[in-house]
This record gives sequence, structure tokens and C-alpha cells, in this order.
Amino acid sequence: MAESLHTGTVLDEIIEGVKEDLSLRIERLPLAELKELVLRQAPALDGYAALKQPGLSVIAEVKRRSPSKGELAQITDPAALASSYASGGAAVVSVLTEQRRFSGSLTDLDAVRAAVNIPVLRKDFTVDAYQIWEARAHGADLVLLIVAALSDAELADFLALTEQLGMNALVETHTEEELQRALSLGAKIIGVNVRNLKTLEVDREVFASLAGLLPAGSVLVAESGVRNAEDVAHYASHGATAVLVGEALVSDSTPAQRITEFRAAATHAN
Ligand SMILES: O=C(O)c1ccccc1NCC(=O)[C@H](O)[C@H](O)COP(=O)(O)O
Repeated sequence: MAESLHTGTVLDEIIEGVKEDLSLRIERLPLAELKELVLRQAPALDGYAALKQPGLSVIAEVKRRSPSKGELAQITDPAALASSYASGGAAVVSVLTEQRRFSGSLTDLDAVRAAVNIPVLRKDFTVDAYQIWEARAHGADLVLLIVAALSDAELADFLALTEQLGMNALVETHTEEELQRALSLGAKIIGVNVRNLKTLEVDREVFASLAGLLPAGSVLVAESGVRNAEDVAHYASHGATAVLVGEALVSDSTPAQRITEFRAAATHAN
């Protein structure tokens, strides 16, 4: 039998690559210089308020490829895609910046930031404070923090840094234990990813099983697995404040209409 080079989970392998790429970027641009760039940025937009608006909010993702599906779309103009998301009523645009598995980049983030005036989420596998400074330097308003990838101390430090930079964090969970950790550290925007990042299995029922454990009034994002309006209605009926949608939007020829349809589906569900 051929010997595998990796023995960890998909998430472990992604993080290994992220750390290698990150050390090259830090060599090219040390943290002290990156911090200078942050000072030149306009203040971050309020991602929390954007997600708290009445009705279901849509976080629309610029996602080129994924480990589970391979190439999803030929996105030649991420700025135009983001503009169509905004015109369809998206509350936030998410930009995947991880290179090896998602073909994302900070160049995509720059293009999207310049194109829209709604909050932008830098979607990556945050393992170092440098990435949060980097997100802000490129105009992002929110970052993703995946509880499964972080210790409590890291999560607490990264939450404090996002606050210091005037940003928000989408704190992603997949199990009850992760959800309790996120809540105990004061996360304000909680995501439940129904995709298990260790196995890539998608189970939409995970959302319903965790949503009921949150205090009323929480900002709760259902992440992954939205194929159609029925899936959106399902998440909304279980208390989602927002849905984060990638594949269904990038593979649609009219993403703005699709977002409008998703928001309407949630209204009917409640
Ligand atoms: O999408 C994947 O295959 C994936 C694999 C491993 C780690 C993360 C992954 N996706 C990140 C996401 O959370 C999704 O991009 C996001 O929730 C949108 O999902 P979808 O609407 O199902 O494209």
C-alpha cells in the first residue's frame, strides 16, 4: 500500500500549508511594516451591525475552488462578482484568501474591497496574529476564527486583536464543545459550519442541533451547504441570523437574483 505523506485531518493539512505560506509573507513584509500599512486604512466597517439588520443576512462568498469539490467557477473578475452580490442585497462579502486549496489570494481581497462599500470578511485559516493585521491592511472588516484550529489562549488573543483593530470576528464552531468555548471567550458573532473540516462531510442537521444552545439575540451564522431557497428556509427556521454561501452563488449565472431569493425564503420561513 502506498504510504501517505500526511497523517492528519484535512484541516491539519490545510493549516500546515497556511503556516508555510505565511512564513514567506512575514519574511517579505515584517509585522512592524505591516502595522504601518494598517495606519493608512480607513476605519473598519461594522460587520456586526450589518449582520444584525432585520431579516436574514447573506454573507456571499468569493470562492474559486475547494478541497471537497475542486474547481467551482472561473472567476475572472472578483470585483464584478462582489458588486453583483452587493446589488442583490448581501450584507457582507466573504473572500477566501487561502492559496493552496482554494486558489484565493490577497489580490482577490484587494479587488473586492475596492469594489464594494459593505463589510468584507477575510476568510482564511487564522493561526497567527499577523494574518489579522494583514486582513486589516488589505481593508477587511471581519476575519474568520475557527475554534477547532485554535487554543483558548489563541482565540482570546485574536478576539482582543480584532477588537483593538475595530474589526469583528466570525467565530466558527462545529460541535457543542467548540460552541461553549466560543461563548465563554465572549465571541459576538458565532458561526456553525455544517461542514466538518476534518472529514469534509456536510450535515445540515448540525445547525439545528447547536442553534438552540445559544442565548436569544445572538448573531448566528449558518455556514456551508446552502444549495437552494429550501436550505436557507431550513436554517432560518432554526434561528439563523445569517447564512454564508459560497458554491451556490459562484456557480450561478445570476447571483444577485439568487441572494434576493434566499432573503425572501427566510421571510417566509419565520
Ligand atoms: O469548502 C470546502 O470544501 C472546505 C474544506 C475544508 C475547509 C473549509 C472548506 N470550506 C470553507 C467554508 O466554510 C465554505 O467555503 C463556506 O462555508 C461556504 O460553503 P458552501 O456554500 O458550501 O460553498
